[in-house]
Order: sequence, then structure tokens, then C-alpha cells
Amino acid sequence: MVASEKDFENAVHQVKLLKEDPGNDAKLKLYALYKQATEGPCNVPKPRVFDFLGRAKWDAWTALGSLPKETARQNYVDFVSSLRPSLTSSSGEGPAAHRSLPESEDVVVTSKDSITVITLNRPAKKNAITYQMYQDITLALKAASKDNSTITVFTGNGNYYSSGNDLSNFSNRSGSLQQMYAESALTLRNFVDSFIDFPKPLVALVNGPAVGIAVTVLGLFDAVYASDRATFHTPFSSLGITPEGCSSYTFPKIMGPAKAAEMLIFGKKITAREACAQGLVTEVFPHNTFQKEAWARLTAYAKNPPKAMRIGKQLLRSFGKETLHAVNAEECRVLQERWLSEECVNAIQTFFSKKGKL
Ligand SMILES: CCCC/C=C/CC(=O)SCCNC(=O)CCNC(=O)[C@H](O)C(C)(C)COP(=O)(O)OP(=O)(O)OC[C@H]1O[C@@H](n2cnc3c(N)ncnc32)[C@H](O)[C@@H]1OP(=O)(O)O
Repeated sequence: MVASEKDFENAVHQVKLLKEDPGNDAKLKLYALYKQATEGPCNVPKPRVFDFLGRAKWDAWTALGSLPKETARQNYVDFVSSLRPSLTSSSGEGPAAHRSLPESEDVVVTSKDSITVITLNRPAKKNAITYQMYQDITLALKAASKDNSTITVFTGNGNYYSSGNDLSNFSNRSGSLQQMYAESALTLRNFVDSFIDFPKPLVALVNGPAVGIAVTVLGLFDAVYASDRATFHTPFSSLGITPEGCSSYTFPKIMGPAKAAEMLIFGKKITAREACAQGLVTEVFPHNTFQKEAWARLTAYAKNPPKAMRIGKQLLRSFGKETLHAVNAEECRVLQERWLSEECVNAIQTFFSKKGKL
């Protein structure tokens, strides 16, 4: 089988998650195969003799001669998969996927009464989701899909559920802008894919306001319980960006095109009760009894036979899956372009100059 573009992109992404240094030989091999797969045979002049690293890289790339790009891509994917024990694997295979709890302070995974709970734990920043957290959540979902829990719950610590994407995600990374946005789009795509493919019942406990991507992926959950202090806000247009999390497909289906447009295009913030009336939220509880009532509900549900619940979910969800993956890919492609736009750059600058809040 020939590796697809997506297999290759995933392999490139996995290399960035390497927990251990694979050693110089492996790094040179990865470099050479990557260059060959993306640019073809070596096309740059030989570096000077004292540029040891440049020379070693050039030698490794040149040694691949006229190996076709497709073969180099396949070899790269195969080689990365042979390195898997030292990866933090986002594929769900390998030792990392079987860890019960990913080691992260900002995304905490706990287990209670056959329920795996994934908690966004950055209350001082309103649980804004950093680049690392997207990867941690993806891993946590992969691990939860294989653990022995019956239900998985998502919630936030503090007075916010989540303020969505951390707006500094693009200001503290290295590399060219194009490369950073391409990596971000791939990370986002993998993140959303892990919700689309999650095989067990997935429940959100929305303990407070939810913004941006924290709202959009709710359309991929099986139940959404909200405190009456929660609000739901997707201010994409004012940020110069466009909907993600498959919301351009799920929201019109859930609430009808007019209500979806009000939220996703005009950025209308809605209350928990409005979200419930529109079908995005399953049930709203008074804030002071929210945890108690929602947990009583979940504990009872978790006693259901797990296989029946899984198969039930499969029947409800599997038919639209291909469409969801296509929507996710397209949303990420469009966003990648938007991030480069003047509208988006200005909106983020305004936020950090403290002039602009939602
Ligand atoms: C790579 C994949 C990309 C996927 C794309 C997803 C799109 C989205 O998710 S769009 C939504 C982005 N989110 C926002 O625009 C929210 C921005 N935040 C705010 O408007 C306000 O912070 C708030 C209304 C959420 C809360 O206001 P409040 O006055 O109560 O608290 P603050 O003092 O503003 O916040 C405390 C602290 O937290 C920082 N912070 C809050 N949210 C974010 C955020 N989204 N990104 C970065 N930082 C955030 C805020 O700056 C404060 O920090 P300091 O204490 O250091 O000043």
C-alpha cells in the first residue's frame, strides 16, 4: 500500500511528538527522506567543509539519489512507525496509548465509577486551549477509547468551561508562518478527528461560559449538560476566522440554518437555556446543584451494559462519519488561510493590547 498525503503529514506530526531523541542517524534519515518526499532529489549546493551538520544532511539527502517522491514518502512513514516506542503516539497504538493518565497539568485525566473524566485545568486563563493541550486532549481521547471506562466526560476547572483557542498559540512558536499554520491546521484536524471517531458515549459538563472551539465540538458529543451560568459563544467573524469543529455541518443540522448562522457568522452569544431550546444542550441545571445532579445522572448511566451503549452510539453516528471527516478537512484548510489574513492578525493584536474582549 502507498502512503497517502495524510499518512505522511501524520508521520511528520508524530516526529514532533517524539519523547526521546532517536539519535543522529535516525534524525538524518528522517531529514533526508522528508526532503526527498517533498522536494525530490537534492537540489542545493554542497555546504562548506566546516559546516559539519549541513554537510551531514546534504550527504544523507544526496545519498537517496533519484528515489521517487512517493517511495521516499512511504519509507518515511514506515521509518516513523518503526520508531513508535519512543513516540507519544497519537495513533492510539503503542505503549503511550495505554497510559491511564497523560502527564499534563493543563489537561487532567481521572477515573471514577467507570467514567473517564478529562478536565481542562487552566483556570487562571479561563481554560484557554494551548497548542500542547490540543495534542494532550487528542491523546487523552485515544487512551479513553481503549480504557475500561463506559463513558467519557469532558469538563473545565474554575468558573469557565473554556475560552477556546489560546490566542497566543501563534505568537510563541518558532519556524516560518506558513509552516506554523500548516502544523496548526494538522493538529486541529487530528484533534477534531479524535472527537468524530470517539467510540464510547461522550458527555460534556459545561460548568461555565464556553467560547470558540470549546463550543463547536459540542456538536460531536452525545450529551451536553450545562450549568445555568454557561453561555455559548463563537465569535469567529470578529476574530477574522471561520467555523471549525465540524460546526459548519453539525450546527445547521442541530439548530437549523438560521440559528446556526446567528451563532457562527454573526457571533451571537446564547445562554444555556437558549442552547437547550436549540438542541445543542441536552439539559440545564441550576449552578448550585449542577455537579450533584449531573453526576447522579452520569453514575446511573455508566451502569448500563457498555457494549450496548457503544453499539448504540455506532448506529447513531457511524453513517455521517465520512462527511464529518470531509467537513473537518475543509474547515481546517480554510482556517489555515484565514490565520494569515489581516483581519485575523489585527483581531489577535487587539485582544492582547487589552482593547478587545468578547
Ligand atoms: C490551533 C487550533 C486553533 C483552533 C481555533 C479555534 C477558534 C476559537 O476558539 S475562537 C475563540 C478564541 N477565544 C477568544 O477570543 C476569547 C478571548 N478571551 C476573552 O475575550 C476574555 O478573556 C474572556 C471573555 C474569555 C474572559 O474575560 P475576563 O475579563 O473574565 O477574564 P480575562 O482577564 O480576560 O482572562 C483571564 C486571563 O486569561 C487570559 N485569556 C482568557 N482567554 C484567553 C484566550 N482565549 N487566549 C489567551 N488568553 C486568554 C487573559 O488574557 C487573562 O490573562 P492575564 O491574566 O495574563 O491578563
